[in-house]
Amino acid sequence: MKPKYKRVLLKLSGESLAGEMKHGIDFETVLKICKPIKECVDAGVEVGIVVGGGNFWRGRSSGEMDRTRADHMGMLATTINALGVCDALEQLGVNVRVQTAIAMHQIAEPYIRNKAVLHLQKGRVVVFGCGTGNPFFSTDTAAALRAAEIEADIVMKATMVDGVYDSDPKKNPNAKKYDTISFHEVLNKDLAVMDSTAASLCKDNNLPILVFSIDDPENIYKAVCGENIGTIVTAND
Ligand SMILES: Nc1ncnc2c1ncn2[C@@H]1O[C@H](COP(=O)(O)OP(=O)(O)OP(=O)(O)O)[C@@H](O)[C@H]1O
Ligand SMILES: O=c1ccn([C@@H]2O[C@H](COP(=O)(O)O)[C@@H](O)[C@H]2O)c(=O)[nH]1
Repeated sequence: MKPKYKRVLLKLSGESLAGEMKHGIDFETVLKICKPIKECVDAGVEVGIVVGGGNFWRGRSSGEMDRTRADHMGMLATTINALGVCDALEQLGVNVRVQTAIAMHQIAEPYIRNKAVLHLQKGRVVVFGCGTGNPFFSTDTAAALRAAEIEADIVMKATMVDGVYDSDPKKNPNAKKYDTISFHEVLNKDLAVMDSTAASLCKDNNLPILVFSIDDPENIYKAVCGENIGTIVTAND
């Protein structure tokens, strides 16, 4: 199988890093997820990664807390995950840089777009931590934003569900899966597989999103090769 895309932005669900534990990081699982990422790099694909934080903390589920502070905690959670993914990739022999949207110089590089692009061109994976660096956003939006900035060909959302459904498949066992769908329809039908800010950003910048399951990590390589998995969301109505 040959890669279809030259440069991709992979959004990894935070939850996927927890494996069976459902919380925190299961490093064996992270290694399994990173193996196909190495295959992509070895095949010449430039890979940027945004990692979620749902395995540790989600600002919007923080109840009584001040939302901005809760979101700061969420962004720190994404950075823990970014470091975990970085470590696993390095153990597999991949060159990696972590860049964070909120400066933490002792731990990672600050996010600098041109530097990120240079890393990618040199065959290094760039893992973007801290989401967008702003509260009230999500890592899906960060993925859309970074993808637009680095001029990625596609956002690949590797998540806990195998595509976009006409209603939440966790709540409705009769939900039907789409093979393709437009951002317009995702937004109009309020399909919560990604937040509306992320969907709008991708729509306005003509950036497709492929939503697929991370249950089988090999899906990452299949997705990069343009295999028919998951749901592709495009700007075309
Ligand atoms: N119409 C829909 N189609 C598919 N999934 C949906 C839909 N509506 C809601 N969902 C839910 O969206 C979830 C995936 O999006 P979510 O943003 O929660 O995950 P993520 O971004 O991958 O995770 P994390 O926050 O850990 O990074 C699925 O678990 C699914 O239950
Ligand atoms: O740009 C961003 C990205 C994320 N956050 C906070 O982090 C958590 C975890 O991200 P998920 O996308 O939910 O996995 C999120 O709930 C926010 O609290 C943020 O504030 N800004």
